[in-house]
Amino acid sequence: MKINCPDADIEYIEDFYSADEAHLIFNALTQHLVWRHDDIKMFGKVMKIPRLQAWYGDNSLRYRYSNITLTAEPWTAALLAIKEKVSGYCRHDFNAVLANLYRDQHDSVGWHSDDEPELGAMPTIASLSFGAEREFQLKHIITKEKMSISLASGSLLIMRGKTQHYWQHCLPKRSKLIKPRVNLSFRKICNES
Ligand SMILES: O=C(O)CCC(=O)C(=O)O
Ligand SMILES: [Fe+2]
Repeated sequence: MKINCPDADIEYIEDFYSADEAHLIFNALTQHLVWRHDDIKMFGKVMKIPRLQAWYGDNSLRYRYSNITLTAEPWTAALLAIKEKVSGYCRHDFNAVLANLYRDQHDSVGWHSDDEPELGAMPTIASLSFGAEREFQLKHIITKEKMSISLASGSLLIMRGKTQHYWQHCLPKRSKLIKPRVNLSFRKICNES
């Protein structure tokens, strides 16, 4: 379904994968991806990113994110199969995926837009969720309007068009216990750097 959100093009498919499929994929991804725990520099201080990450894609694509550069690991069979299903639905080609593992309620991602130059002007970002349900928040950068979507296991969230121009998003920390969640966001990197 389309999310009714001004200056944005957001679609949410709750049951892109069945609960059983999502459970199997969650186990495969947590066990087999090459998870890394990088540092970021924030306000002059070096800190651990509050989640684990992995970066996969076509021939060693590099991706700059905050002050770190990730070099893509070669596609696994599981990720390629997911990419094909997502590409087919979105009618869009992706050449890389950023994986996030939120170990519990303390892990998060802060407010940002997926607006790195290598994503191009109007990127299509296809974001899948596996494992625990987490709240995804959106904030309009001019009007400050807020939206939130609870991302179910097996769901697909697609952000297109001008969404990244006008909206930031985040996945906040929570106080109550939350089990692990894996997020895959498929992207198309335009200019190799
Ligand atoms: O985990 C999510 O749903 C969001 C992740 C995200 O926004 C990102 O990696 O850019
Ligand atoms: Fe993002």
